[in-house]
Amino acid sequence: MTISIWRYSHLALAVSSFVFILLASITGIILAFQPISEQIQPYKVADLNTISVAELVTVFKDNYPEIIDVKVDTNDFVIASVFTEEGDNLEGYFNPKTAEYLGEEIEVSKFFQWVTSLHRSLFLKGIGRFFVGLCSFLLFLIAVSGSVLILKRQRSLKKFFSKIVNENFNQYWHVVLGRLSLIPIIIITVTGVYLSLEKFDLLPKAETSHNIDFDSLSTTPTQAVSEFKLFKNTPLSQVKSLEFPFSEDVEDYFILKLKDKEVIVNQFTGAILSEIKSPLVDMFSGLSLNLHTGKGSILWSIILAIATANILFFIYSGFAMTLKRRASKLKNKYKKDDAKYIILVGSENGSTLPFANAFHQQLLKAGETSYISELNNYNTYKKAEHLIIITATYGLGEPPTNASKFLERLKAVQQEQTVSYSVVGFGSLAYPAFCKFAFDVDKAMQIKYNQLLEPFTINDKSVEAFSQWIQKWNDKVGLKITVPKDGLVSKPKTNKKLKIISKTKVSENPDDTFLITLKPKKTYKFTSGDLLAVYPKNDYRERLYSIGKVNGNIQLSVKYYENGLASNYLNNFQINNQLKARIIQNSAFHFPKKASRVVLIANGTGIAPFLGMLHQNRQTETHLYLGLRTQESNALYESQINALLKQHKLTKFHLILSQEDKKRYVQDVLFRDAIFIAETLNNKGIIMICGSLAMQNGVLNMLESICVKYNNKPLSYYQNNLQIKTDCY
Ligand SMILES: Cc1cc2nc3c(=O)[nH]c(=O)nc-3n(C[C@H](O)[C@H](O)[C@H](O)COP(=O)(O)O)c2cc1C
Repeated sequence: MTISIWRYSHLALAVSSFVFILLASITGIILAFQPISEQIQPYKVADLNTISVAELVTVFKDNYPEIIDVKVDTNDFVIASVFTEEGDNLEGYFNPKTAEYLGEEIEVSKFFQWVTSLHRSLFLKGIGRFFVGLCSFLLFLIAVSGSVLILKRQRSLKKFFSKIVNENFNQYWHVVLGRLSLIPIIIITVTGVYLSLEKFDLLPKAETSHNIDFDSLSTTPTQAVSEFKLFKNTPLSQVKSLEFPFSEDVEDYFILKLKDKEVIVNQFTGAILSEIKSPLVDMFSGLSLNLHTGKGSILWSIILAIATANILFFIYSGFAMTLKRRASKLKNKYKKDDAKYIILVGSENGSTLPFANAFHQQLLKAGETSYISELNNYNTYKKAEHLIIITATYGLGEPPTNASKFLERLKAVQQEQTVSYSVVGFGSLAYPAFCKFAFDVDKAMQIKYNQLLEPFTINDKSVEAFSQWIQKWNDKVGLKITVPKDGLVSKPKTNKKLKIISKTKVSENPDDTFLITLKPKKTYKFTSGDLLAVYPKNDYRERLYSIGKVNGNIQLSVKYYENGLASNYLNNFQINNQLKARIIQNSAFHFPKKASRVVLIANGTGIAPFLGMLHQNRQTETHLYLGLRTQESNALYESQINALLKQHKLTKFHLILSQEDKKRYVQDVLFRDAIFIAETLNNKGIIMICGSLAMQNGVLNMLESICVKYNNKPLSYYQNNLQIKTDCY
């Protein structure tokens, strides 16, 4: 079953019952405070586990000539009805140890009575009760369908409670709070349904009546009540009520109601005259009432109040997400067969649609014929020249729901004319399969159509990256499309405060590169290979730097450009200044926890994450190939690298200089060490590449030929095994 069926069910249930659920939740939160208000009264004076029925009866008999009954309520307050020596009837709370009268029984306030009535029946009596019961059941189904959605999102039962990436406030908290309140909500709803069934007499009735042999009743051997075995062995915590004999006639007896049974006891001998187990239905009724209302436990009442308040948040965040998904409707001016540009979108939660739509609108504005649709609607387009596929990735590299059939349709539907295509992947580096579906689409498209541009990836809805892609695309097709930022931009989430603790001078390095070290103000969770996002103008313009974690600090290597927005921004900081930025987890580019050997390949500033990884390295055999321009370029890193070699955190270092004597590039040295590289991959070692895209391409080509020549396998074999990790720009 697809995720959308569950999502539509979840939504349909929520829409159909939301008014009732809203009312029931608000009143439920208020009612959770009723048991709390009772529990804080000072009538619980002793631990009922430590007092026996015999002790209670003895002390009451010593103090009062006549006792009608004694009850223990859900708050563990002892309530009794007695007559005093003066003939006055005393009813209310008593101290079970001393039989001292403590006060009158609390009456539920008019306000709570009113709210209870609204909660139970909406003041509509039977019909209201029916609707409330039905909504309780619907809420149960909403909780179940919600759990299935979380399961689908997390991919397995084992991961049900594992970490959620916080990409969007409503979505994140909907899932996180949903998981936390799942069990209380299931309990609230199941007990709510049970109580409704009970009110409508729909539960099986267990008829119970005692069968006492009155003829054989005897007053001997007489025992003092304090010596009755049952009374001595039963603590008050087990008792619901004890009715005293009406008179001293042997046919009158004690009726002791316990949590699980009712016992008739001879008032003279203590003999058990009859015993009936409480029917399960009654036990469940009591349990349901306590669990549903929180009676008797302040902690459970608070949990119920919080879980019910969460329901209000689910209503809000659920509708907000739905509105967002639906906000960006795809509208067309031209028919599919009349357009030159076809934009196909894959989106699960709707955030990719505004990007695709903005691009579509700008094409129309530029006088071009453009058609936009979902990937699943892929079809023939008679006049199409360019297909633009803009798609998110979900799960472990899977398509969003509206793109799930695309790859199948692509096989079946063939464009008759020649078309070119470009793929833009929207994804998040926080997931290991970054933009994987976009790459899969590109691969499948390559077989049939002409690739105009390499697949372009966009992390975390970066408007800046999208603009860069449009620029590249413009250059290829000869257009001048620009996309207005408003509507696409959300405020940068610069939630990490960092203090600049050291910075080298640009002028001291022949390549205008500087090292900057930032100390986190608090203990933030990050590691080498993660990304630091800085916002030089505090707007949509975002620059990402690969982080090296060195002694708990962030070390970046930055190339300075005279007109470079971010490099100027970082270079202008003084020691002790504070920088606000964002840390993006980049789990696909972390140093392997376990590997037979690691080969790190970098050029220029791409060394930064590797320096951090080497500092963090415990005992993995690690080889570093670093491409720089001149020997002097290495002065920036030399002392750290020497220290790492000395500490055996780095096994071997290869410095490759492109501007000196042999003028070599990294791939040239990889060619020299081909057997070593092939062996590394063959033995399940890992190769990590960081630096310029040009270097990456050169290195990947070299690796491809090494793999084929020495290992008889294509590079893709090792890429699929996740043995090649790249982070290039
Ligand atoms: C449950 C979930 C799973 C995701 N899985 C991946 C993934 O495997 N790879 C990836 O690059 N992005 C992944 N993402 C990130 C989305 O692709 C990214 O946020 C995208 O911009 C969402 O676009 P949409 O709102 O149009 O669906 C995932 C997001 C969520 C919420």
